[in-house]
Amino acid sequence: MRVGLGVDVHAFAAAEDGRKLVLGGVDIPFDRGLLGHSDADVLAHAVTDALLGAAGLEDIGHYFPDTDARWRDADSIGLLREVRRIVGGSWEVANVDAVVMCERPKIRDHRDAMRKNLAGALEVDFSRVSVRGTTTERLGFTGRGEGIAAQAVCLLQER
Ligand SMILES: Nc1ccn([C@@H]2O[C@H](COP(=O)(O)O)[C@@H](O)[C@H]2O)c(=O)n1
Ligand SMILES: C[C@@]1(CO)OP(=O)(O)OP(=O)(O)OC[C@H]1O
Repeated sequence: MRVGLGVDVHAFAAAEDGRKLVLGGVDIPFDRGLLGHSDADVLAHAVTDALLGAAGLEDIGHYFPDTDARWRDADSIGLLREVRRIVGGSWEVANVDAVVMCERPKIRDHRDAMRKNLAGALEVDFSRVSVRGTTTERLGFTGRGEGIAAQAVCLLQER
């Protein structure tokens, strides 16, 4: 068995930038999206780095550099699916647990849709993926509504 940890942070764009807010592959109705070269799906990125860490591979920026136009506005669930392929079939995802930190939006309204998207990319049953939201009690950059942070752990077991 091997465990990996992924952490990611993205800043909110200005409302007039018209960026969509995408978390765990879910388009969330919200007044602002996150800044990024890709779709800035901070949750998918944390899960991707947790999977890569568990597998002892390079990080997300190695496989999908933000200097490469191919990844502009990329669907990060698609990138996670690609990383699952890179990790290979000798490793099975035992479980993933992820936390999204923001005051708003409420994650619990969307968590099952996020779990479904993440589990699909990871080729595991929905029950193996957990997602939760928490505020930081208005403290720090997440508390001020400047951005969203996500952390994830991934456990891999040999088939
Ligand atoms: N972005 C968020 C923040 C919180 N939640 C839900 O609210 C509960 C209480 O959060 P606290 O930070 O006040 O402890 C939390 O357990 C979540 O159920 C959320 O969904 N999305
Ligand atoms: C997937 C990538 C591709 O540019 O997305 P970004 O939106 O740049 O997000 P970040 O989490 O800063 O780095 C990961 C990148 O590899």
